[in-house]
Amino acid sequence: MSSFTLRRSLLYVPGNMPSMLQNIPVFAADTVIIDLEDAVPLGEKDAARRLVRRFLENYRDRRQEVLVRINALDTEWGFDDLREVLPAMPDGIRLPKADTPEIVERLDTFLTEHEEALGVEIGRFRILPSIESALGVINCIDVAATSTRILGLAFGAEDYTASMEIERTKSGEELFNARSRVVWAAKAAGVQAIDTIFSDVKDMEGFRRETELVKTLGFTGKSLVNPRQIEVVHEVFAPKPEEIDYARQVIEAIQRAREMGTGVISLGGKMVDAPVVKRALRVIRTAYAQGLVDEVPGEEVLRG
Ligand SMILES: CC(=O)SCCNC(=O)CCNC(=O)[C@H](O)C(C)(C)COP(=O)(O)OP(=O)(O)OC[C@H]1O[C@@H](n2cnc3c(N)ncnc32)[C@H](O)[C@@H]1OP(=O)(O)O
Ligand SMILES: O=C([O-])CC(=O)C(=O)O
Ligand SMILES: [Mg+2]
Repeated sequence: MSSFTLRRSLLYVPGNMPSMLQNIPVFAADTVIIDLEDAVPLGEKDAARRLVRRFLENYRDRRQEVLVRINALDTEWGFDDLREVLPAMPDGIRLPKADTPEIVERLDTFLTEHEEALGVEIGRFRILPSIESALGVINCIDVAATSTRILGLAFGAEDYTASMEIERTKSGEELFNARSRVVWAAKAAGVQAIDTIFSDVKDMEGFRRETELVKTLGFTGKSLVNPRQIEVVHEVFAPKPEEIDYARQVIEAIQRAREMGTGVISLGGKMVDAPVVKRALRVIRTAYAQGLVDEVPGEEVLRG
């Protein structure tokens, strides 16, 4: 089962905007992604990375996880971004255009060298690769398994639709197969699945619908462009009281069944067996991580 470090909301903050950076400590996002890539105009790349380094140095006592989205490694800025920001100790790097496992391996090697030079634990800097092209979608299963630093796979629909030469719609039919593959790759590798941004920051209903949709597909978090979107994501990813209640009933029912010497029992006319118990346990663990329940049953409920 994948890790329960909460990453429901991952808010992008442009790395060239001091007024936006200074508000980071007040945002309730689980993760902040300071952007040096597409939010920063070409002429400001050098100034932005210096600004981000200064910001990180002054924000050592952090309220949330902080990642830096560097420029792609095949651009003239990617490695300079890393050299500048790593000494200021971000929690990790969001790697755009992670189209092949080789690109992620290059980053992994570079991070190891810097950890040795900085005298910090190997593996300290995590990686969140962005799957945002046709090639990336094809390779995402291998990308997810590249490095133990990988904390999840993030889907990027803006670049993905550009690479597919299609338009992005609000209903998102054109994204369904790519999203599915990204989620499969993430689940198979036991890492988190993070959905893409929703750019119409005024359309809160559309945003909520999209978040509900991706939750049903298996995503556990979403990249965001506006602080208003944080609360909606947290609401959607919170298990509902009735789901928690039902999950508890399932666990009680299976414990009764085990006492009776069977692995299957009926609850309200529906069969409860091992996969139902697994799902119930996930609901309770998610609720626990979000402070909605006080205790989690142990692994033994999964054993017959
Ligand atoms: C496809 C991609 O790669 S997406 C990733 C890269 N893009 C980004 O990082 C963009 C981040 N988001 C933004 O810049 C903005 O939210 C926009 C352009 C999308 C919308 O801008 P606006 O309509 O002006 O936003 P809005 O009116 O909600 O802003 C309200 C306040 O929140 C601030 N704010 C808005 N978005 C952010 C953000 N992402 N981070 C920090 N502060 C923000 C604004 O500065 C403003 O502050 P103020 O009241 O002190 O002036
Ligand atoms: O991470 C995201 O969703 C934003 C992005 O780069 C994209 O969609 O191309
Ligand atoms: Mg992109």
